Amino acid sequence: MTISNAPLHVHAGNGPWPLHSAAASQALERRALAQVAPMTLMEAAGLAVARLALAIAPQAGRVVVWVGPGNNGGDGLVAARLLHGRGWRVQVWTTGDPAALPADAHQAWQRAQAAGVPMAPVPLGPEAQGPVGFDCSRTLHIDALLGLGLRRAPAGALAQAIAQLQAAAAGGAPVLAIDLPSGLHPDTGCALGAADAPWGGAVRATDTLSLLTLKPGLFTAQGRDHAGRVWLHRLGVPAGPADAVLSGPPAWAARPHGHHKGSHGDVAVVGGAPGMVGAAWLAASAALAAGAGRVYCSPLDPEAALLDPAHPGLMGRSAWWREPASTLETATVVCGCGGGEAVQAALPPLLAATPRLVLDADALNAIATAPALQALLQARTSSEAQTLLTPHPLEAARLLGCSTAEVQADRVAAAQALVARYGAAVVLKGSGSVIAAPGALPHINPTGNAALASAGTGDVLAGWVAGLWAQAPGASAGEVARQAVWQHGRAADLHEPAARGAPLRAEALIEVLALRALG
Ligand SMILES: NC(=O)C1=CN([C@@H]2O[C@H](COP(=O)(O)OP(=O)(O)OC[C@H]3O[C@@H](n4cnc5c(N)ncnc54)[C@H](OP(=O)(O)O)[C@@H]3O)[C@@H](O)[C@H]2O)[C@@H](O)CC1
Ligand SMILES: [K+]
Repeated sequence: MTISNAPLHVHAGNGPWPLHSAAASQALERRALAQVAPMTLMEAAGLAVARLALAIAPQAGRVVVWVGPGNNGGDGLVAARLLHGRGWRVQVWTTGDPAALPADAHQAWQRAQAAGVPMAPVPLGPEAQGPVGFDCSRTLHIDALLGLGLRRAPAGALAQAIAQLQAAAAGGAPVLAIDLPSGLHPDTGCALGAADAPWGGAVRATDTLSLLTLKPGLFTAQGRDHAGRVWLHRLGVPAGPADAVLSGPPAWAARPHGHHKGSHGDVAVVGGAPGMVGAAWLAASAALAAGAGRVYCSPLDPEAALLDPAHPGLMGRSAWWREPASTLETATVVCGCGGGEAVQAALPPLLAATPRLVLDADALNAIATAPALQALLQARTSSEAQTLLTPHPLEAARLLGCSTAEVQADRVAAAQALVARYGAAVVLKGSGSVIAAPGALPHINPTGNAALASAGTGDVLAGWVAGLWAQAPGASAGEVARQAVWQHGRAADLHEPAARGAPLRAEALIEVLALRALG
């Protein structure tokens, strides 16, 4: 059979992309299967896999296909047969009894057997040490162990096969995962393997070909570490309504010639308790780089200087939150940023009066422990005021009254729970930041890398988002957050030393952002 289109390469620069949960993907699969003859979709899936295998490893000529107990394995068996037909040396390892495969997968097994594809149960025990198969790092490995049907931690032959695939990847072999890296939860991006298993007991692929739909788990939590490059083949099946969105690149707004600094809004940063004043100046500096017209920095340390010699364009203000309401009611405000406990005094007037408020770090910690502040935050929903919370997982856990592990176990759900509880938009930071907002689909951000795990980068994000928001006061908190988070991560992706494990210093991050060459 033929399928008309090549898989789509899904990356940070060509979104937005709709994401579908496991339940929605399975419902779509059931509807599609009901409309075509048996094996039609599986043959299409296997062909898409074989074609991508030829594209990503054209010189390999050798492939080991790891086949699990379900239809994911069936896709792999079709690909194995097609590659065998192309003259590749193929070895199929099965992890279960082929007779127990579901109907389509069993037929795929029979067709592979009839075609003379070498197939055998995966070796277990001592002989399974080291990559099983052709002794060559250029051998392609196809992971067809588990897909959407993952239910629990892989054990036994499946766990052994996953370990073999991890060893192959560590040895430099390309690994193409079908639909999902086996062991990765499609919705949460959590590796479901045994707690002591390397990499959470899930396959680490160099490429993943997602079938029919893109699953959220490919892009958040551990997903990005496991999926590698992500490809999508819809198999000719139109997708239904999305459950979430992978953010795409935002457009830069041009600056009209006739504008002056007063046209670009004011930002005030309140933060910087004793010993942490730099955090507030960093956020203020990022707001200025984002293009805000005037930026005030109000350190909570009463001894702090009101001028940062490195940034003479910023204006220091003592206790800015005590300004008249008419001033508070016009600015975009960032509160947190190294605020320590001193931030508690500043929060009530800011929560009561500011129309656009970004709450970060210690401001979130203060709110988590003070019901009166929570009430003020929730009360903002009854006015036009908008709030953006930018927690990392620990801060999110404090706000939700749960553990960090519970937040990370389902990051999208945790971000949505924060929205429901506080009525604010939320950026849940971490790998695959989640942006959730009232009345909007949750978004997962595709940019950024571990170079952002350095001091002050969170302050930069808070300042950057406020700087953008000041210039677009009519934008929703969610819109401006999606834009800012994408750009902040993209700046890190362009930081070449990150590929060698180097962190991106907060000051350097601001300079990259300021150049706006984020593409
Ligand atoms: N049908 C088609 O034509 C098409 C299908 N497609 C493909 O099918 C995939 C979905 O197939 P699937 O639903 O059969 O699920 P799959 O992931 O293969 O595994 C389920 C099996 O694994 C088992 N199992 C689960 N966890 C386990 C564990 N930890 N340890 C041990 N066993 C475990 C589970 O057992 P059970 O939980 O039922 O006891 C069941 O036997 C999808 O990802 C895509 O690749 C698409 O290409 C479109 C065309
Ligand atoms: K798989």
